[in-house]
Amino acid sequence: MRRLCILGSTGSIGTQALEIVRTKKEEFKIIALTANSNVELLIEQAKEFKPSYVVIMDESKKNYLKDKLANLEIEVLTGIEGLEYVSTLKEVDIVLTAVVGMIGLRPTVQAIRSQKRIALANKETMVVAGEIIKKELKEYKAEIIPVDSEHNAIFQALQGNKKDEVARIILTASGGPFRGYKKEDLKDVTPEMAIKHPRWNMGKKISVDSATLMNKALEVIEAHWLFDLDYDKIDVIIHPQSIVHSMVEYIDGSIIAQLGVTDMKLPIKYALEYPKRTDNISDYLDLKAVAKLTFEEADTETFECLKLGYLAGKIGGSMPTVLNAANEEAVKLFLERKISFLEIPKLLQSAIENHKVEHNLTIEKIITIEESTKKYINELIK
Ligand SMILES: NC(=O)C1=CN([C@@H]2O[C@H](COP(=O)(O)OP(=O)(O)OC[C@H]3O[C@@H](n4cnc5c(N)ncnc54)[C@H](OP(=O)(O)O)[C@@H]3O)[C@@H](O)[C@H]2O)C=CC1
Ligand SMILES: CC(=O)[C@@H](O)[C@H](O)COP(=O)(O)O
Ligand SMILES: [Mn+2]
Repeated sequence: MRRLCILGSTGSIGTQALEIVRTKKEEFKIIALTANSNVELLIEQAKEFKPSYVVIMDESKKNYLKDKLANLEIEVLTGIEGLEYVSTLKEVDIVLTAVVGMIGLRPTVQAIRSQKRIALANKETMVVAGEIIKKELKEYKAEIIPVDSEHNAIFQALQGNKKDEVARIILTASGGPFRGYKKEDLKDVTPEMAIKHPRWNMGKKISVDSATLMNKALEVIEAHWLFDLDYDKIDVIIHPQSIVHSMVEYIDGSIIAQLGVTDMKLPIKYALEYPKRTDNISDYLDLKAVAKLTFEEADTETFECLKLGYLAGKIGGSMPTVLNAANEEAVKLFLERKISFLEIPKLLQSAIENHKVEHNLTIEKIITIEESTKKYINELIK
């Protein structure tokens, strides 16, 4: 029996993880569930899965949540301290980090220090604090199994092979809803258009990131830290079908890829069950129906975020934190219709240019840089 804490159980990844648990009751037990403000769904999940703890970030909903769960033995917590607390519980084996944004940083670090397995969906944490996370993993002998579909694919393609025989990894990108568009076509695109991903059904923030190619930029930095590879060994290729989830090229010229249907339950389940494989609960891939797998170069002149990702990653230190924080704020402003789609890369570029890189980061320093970057972005749009 594997005992789970799901950070962000009400989101796209969180609800899919619970679908897995629902069909594999003999294999998993839910210990803790968390949400930001979707209290109704959290109540429903708590009634079904009977965790020992629930966390609602929004303090104002605590009493309502407590009332609704009064006849169940469930402790109700709030805030970032609540997230940290449930990530360290001795009765938890695996923490699935499925919150969106760098709010996942502190609970992830706490989970590592408590030697949990981290099933990592929350890529922003790896982007802003990759170096610290790597050190902590080593010191506390904890492990990360990637959930992000590309990194999960690479993790699988690395199994049984030697790391020093890897020539490069190739991250696939769908190209998002605006693949083929030029800058002129992007001038008036709306949030509704941007969140309509052609292949995956995901939360709003990551969907906008896919549309700008910032998702791939974050994934390049995530891969750098997860697989300990220089940026010149991390390539991106556009693959509109999203069937090849990513590839590893070895020094002998062999490429090992992982393929599958576009269903996040596959990588989530793999990360929760690793190293075991159990029966599929999704569709099987019908290659005859897919018929064609195509690949093309990414258009980084139009979608500049991808270039900014490599730039920030190579500069290192605090620069990926700045890029990520600026992006979180810019995406929020775009979804609120306060800026246009094309302003997103401009704001990120400006945040990078304005920042003096710092090294020897701490968690506190990263959070301070996040706050000052978000403030800077808001001053720019005044
Ligand atoms: N969706 C996908 O297919 C994939 C997602 N990922 C990554 O997984 C993570 C989650 O993505 P996704 O599931 O799409 O996101 P969603 O927006 O669907 O869900 C986010 C979850 O986090 C909670 N949350 C949001 N903000 C906060 C906050 N400030 N404090 C605490 N909890 C918060 C939400 O609660 P509430 O519901 O109450 O708002 C919800 O439970 C992201 O980092 C994303 O990049 C990676 C690969 C694929
Ligand atoms: C499912 C997943 O892992 C997402 O990160 C997905 O890859 C996004 O699609 P893009 O390839 O369009 O960024
Ligand atoms: Mn991905």
